[in-house]
Amino acid sequence: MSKPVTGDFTKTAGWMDWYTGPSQPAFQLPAGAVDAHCHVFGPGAEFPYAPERKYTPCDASKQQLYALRDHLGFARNVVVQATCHGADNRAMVDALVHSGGKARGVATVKRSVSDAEIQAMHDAGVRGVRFNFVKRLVDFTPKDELMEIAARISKWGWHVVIYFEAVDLPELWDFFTALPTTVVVDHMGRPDVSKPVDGPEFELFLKFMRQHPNVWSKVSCPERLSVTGPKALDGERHAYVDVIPFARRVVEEFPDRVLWGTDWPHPNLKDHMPDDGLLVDFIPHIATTAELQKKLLVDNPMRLYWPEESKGA
Ligand SMILES: O=C(O)/C=C(\CC(=O)C(=O)O)C(=O)O
Repeated sequence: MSKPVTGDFTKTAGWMDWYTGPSQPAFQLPAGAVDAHCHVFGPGAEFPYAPERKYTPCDASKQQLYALRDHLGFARNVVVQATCHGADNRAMVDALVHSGGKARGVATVKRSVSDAEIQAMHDAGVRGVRFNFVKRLVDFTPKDELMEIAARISKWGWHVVIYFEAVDLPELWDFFTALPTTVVVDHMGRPDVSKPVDGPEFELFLKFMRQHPNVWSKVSCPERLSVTGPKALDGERHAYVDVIPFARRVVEEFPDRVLWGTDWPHPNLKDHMPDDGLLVDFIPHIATTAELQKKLLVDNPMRLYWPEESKGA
């Protein structure tokens, strides 16, 4: 892959660029696998970063994303609007439009978005909006505004992606459970994996999924959640062992409501940048049979993002 470029903007101090030269995964992805959580950044010279952003990344272009897709063996991508672009979805939409139908997207919108703008994004391949509650990433948006957006986008059959920290789930519960759409949780609601997998905090998350069949989860980002490692670097094919029991629990209890993604280009990692090939090798540790792997990587994302192609899977 080509090297990351900084472009016109000055990166946040300590910013870690994505890993160049990812290894070939040992795990062979099933045919038609979807990387259901990844981002593009800029390039800033073409698609400037938002004035209200909380971080300034290196550029990560659509060409680089699609080169990674091909290298790892994925067939498709779901490109999620990154907060460094605010509610300006042009970079994400441009990536969809130039994917040859192999990418769908999740946008960030404000209350002021028009029906014509929603329709144009739909035509480009957007199928959801993201509500971010991680305080270091975004300023607070009132819940009545978000609920109004959810009601509007539901008319296009879109879903809502939510990103929050585990400690905030009790406070957000009533809002989340009132959402009228399919709801997809990013990274299992960011559990503290140093706590027990059968402890009250993760049990609340499982209860959230159990009681609400419209709630799905991405079992992604072990590199963000892990405390013990080992890191997916230097050929390590058994990385992030402390995250495995959490992700495996979700995959096994809710096999038809889980998604997986690389999270490339891995915004805001502070400790290390994973080798994305080794990250793919994490998958068989959490989805341990061919049947679970196919649901996680093919059937579920196809049902949510390409329902017109999904044969009742
Ligand atoms: O990429 C992710 O999923 C996680 C992020 C970044 C993010 O959400 C964003 O910029 O939109 C994080 O924890 O910093």
